[in-house]
Amino acid sequence: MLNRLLGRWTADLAIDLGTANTLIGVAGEGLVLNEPSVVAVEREGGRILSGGCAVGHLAKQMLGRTPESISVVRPLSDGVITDFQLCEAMLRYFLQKSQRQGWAIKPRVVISVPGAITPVEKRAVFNSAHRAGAREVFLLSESKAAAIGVGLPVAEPVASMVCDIGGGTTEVAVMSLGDTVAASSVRVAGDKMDQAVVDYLRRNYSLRIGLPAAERLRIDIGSAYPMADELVDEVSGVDVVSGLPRKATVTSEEIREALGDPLEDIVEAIRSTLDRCPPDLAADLVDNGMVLAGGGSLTRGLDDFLSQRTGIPARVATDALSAVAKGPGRMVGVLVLAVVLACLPSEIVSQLRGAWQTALRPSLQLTVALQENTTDFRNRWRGTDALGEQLDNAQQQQAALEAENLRLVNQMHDLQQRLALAEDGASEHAALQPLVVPRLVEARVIGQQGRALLKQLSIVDAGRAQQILPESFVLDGSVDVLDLGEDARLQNGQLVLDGYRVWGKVVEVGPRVSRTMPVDAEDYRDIVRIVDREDPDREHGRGMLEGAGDGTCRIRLVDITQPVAVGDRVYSAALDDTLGPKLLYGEVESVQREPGAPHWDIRVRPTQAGFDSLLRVGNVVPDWFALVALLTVLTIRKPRPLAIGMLVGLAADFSAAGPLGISTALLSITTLSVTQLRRKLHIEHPALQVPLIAAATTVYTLGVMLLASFQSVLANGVVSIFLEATGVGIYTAAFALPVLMIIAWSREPRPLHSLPLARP
Ligand SMILES: Nc1ncnc2c1ncn2[C@@H]1O[C@H](COP(=O)(O)OP(=O)(O)OP(=O)(O)O)[C@@H](O)[C@H]1O
Repeated sequence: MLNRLLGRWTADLAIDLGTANTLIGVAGEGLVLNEPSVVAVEREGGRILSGGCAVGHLAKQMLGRTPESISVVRPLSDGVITDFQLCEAMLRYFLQKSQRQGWAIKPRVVISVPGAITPVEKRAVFNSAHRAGAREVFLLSESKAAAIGVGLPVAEPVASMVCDIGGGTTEVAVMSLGDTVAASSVRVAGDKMDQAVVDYLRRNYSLRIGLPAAERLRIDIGSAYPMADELVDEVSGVDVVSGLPRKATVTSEEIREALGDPLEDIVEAIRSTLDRCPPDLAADLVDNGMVLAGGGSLTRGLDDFLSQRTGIPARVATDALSAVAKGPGRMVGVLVLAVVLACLPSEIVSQLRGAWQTALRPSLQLTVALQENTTDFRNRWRGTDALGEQLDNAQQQQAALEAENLRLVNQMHDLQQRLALAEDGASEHAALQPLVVPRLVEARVIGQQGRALLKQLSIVDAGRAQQILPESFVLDGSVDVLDLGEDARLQNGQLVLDGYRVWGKVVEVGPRVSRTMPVDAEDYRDIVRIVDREDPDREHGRGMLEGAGDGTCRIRLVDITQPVAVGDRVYSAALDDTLGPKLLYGEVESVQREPGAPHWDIRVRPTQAGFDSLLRVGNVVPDWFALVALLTVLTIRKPRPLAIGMLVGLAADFSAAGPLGISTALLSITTLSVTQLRRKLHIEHPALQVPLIAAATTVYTLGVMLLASFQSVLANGVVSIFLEATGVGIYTAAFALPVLMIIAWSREPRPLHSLPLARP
């Protein structure tokens, strides 16, 4: 219902995010964009040229003609994303370009992906599309999209075969009853053919040419099968020996010879797909043939070549280049499923209905559930033995129970934490109190004799000069010993923090000292929350963090339906946002999944110094709301707008918790006071301005320090107040002084006698 309503202001898009070209189709409108998947960027800084518009056709025009400082990049290679940021920027640009006026809401998109990509690569596509501005993202295999796009009767109980030869990958699939029966995906297609032409010319003509020139030559005269009239073309390059530019005349027979290896790889992919196809369906293919799609299929004589080599008649689809984008376009609205449902027996229909209902749910669940359901019903259809089926069901149930168990464990842990904090009000802040790593005095041993003496008499070479007293402790100098213990009310399990970063935890508390364990130690365990790297309010599941003993950690028990991605932040689950600050463990470094495993295998890089984007204090996050308020305050002089500025600043602080919000509010108050004071006291003499500004800055700085301290007490216990308040104070003083100076000097108060008199 919601989607139907949203549909009035939004659109359903089908995207063929290809290695060479990106195509976008809009449901009900057809193809709206067809551009090369290329971006032109500055080598230093990585900014996209032409104000972010050097993408697609514009960038491709620059290919091979750029100076040293500029590079033209393809964010995808072999069908998968190799540069996430550029891919995201490119997708965002294409989505904006293909949106028509009036779409107020982000679109839903179906994206085709190669059949052989890993779950992590799929996740990358999924996340890039989300970040580029898609409301919901569904993934569909390229071969399935191509089969639907070229109009094959995929829903019927006969075999249909498609071979999609793109720029980076070739996808071969045999489909029947709406699903893939056998498929192969190889990373050999147009790009590998271009490379083969480059290699051929280098080998046989000692001529070095670029990939764009090789592509032109291949398209102009390349062929896969002998032609009635062979072609000839000239190509320019650089002589490998002399290094000088020269030309060579090349024939289509030679290009055919050069394309030999990649074409053989494609034949091999088709053969291996046919091998895995049940005999009855393979027999269908002899009659129905296979359809070639994708730009690579436009190679002259490829249909004849593949027919001869595979024994299956091949024909090139009429819209070979746009078939993949049209496929999901036809999927949008789930027309295909409707057709499938109409053709299938009721047992299968009920299976598909389950899959369809799942498909209505957003995100990765679509892909996972559709795969599971279709595999399941295919097995039944073919009469797979009942024992295997029961095993599958049992495994699914086990996975569901494990997930439920983990959820309950997490919930219990959370509740225990809250209970502990609630019971001991006094220790509420102590639990958050960052512990200070002791500054130990280093003791050196001097010479052989001295060493023996020291050992014998337990003497250290430090004394009163280092403020050592008779009661002082002699500690193991390693970092995992703290000079605080029961005397400081430390408890086992308390986190040791460096600011808001988790360094480790207390594992053994003595009367005056404690032992700690760093997060990467093998025995380290904690329940953690994984949070989207860009949207801190989006949680990507919870799991058990364990130290790996090699400087990293891993997280177990996170369900594979959770959209965890590289770069996501990992926080301790011990505290909720409502109870205090987020305590950071680190960043997700890799996400993998063992075949058939119900959980992700996640690697975490523990946080290090320099991770300051997550620190709260002293870190100025540009908060546009507050910035606008601040600019308003700076450009007006009347008391009422200043008071409004103050309120807006406060609201900004509440909404975004940015230090700029507090600053805006306090600056408004201070400016207001200065303006009023100057009016009342007639302070116009320049000599009086200086003490006034100094006083205002001090008041303002103290105010911010007071607020920061208050926030800090609430969030972080008492130890760090001083540090935080000082940091905030320095920052705000530096910020306020020039602003107040500008205000004081640029705006002279109007003398009282010049104010307009009230009319009687
Ligand atoms: N007329 C033609 N003859 C031969 N090859 C062609 C022709 N036109 C385009 N190509 C090739 O088709 C390839 C691009 O095809 P397509 O747009 O289907 O790929 P893609 O979808 O971007 O790649 P992939 O599906 O592998 O990610 C390029 O390698 C290009 O050289």
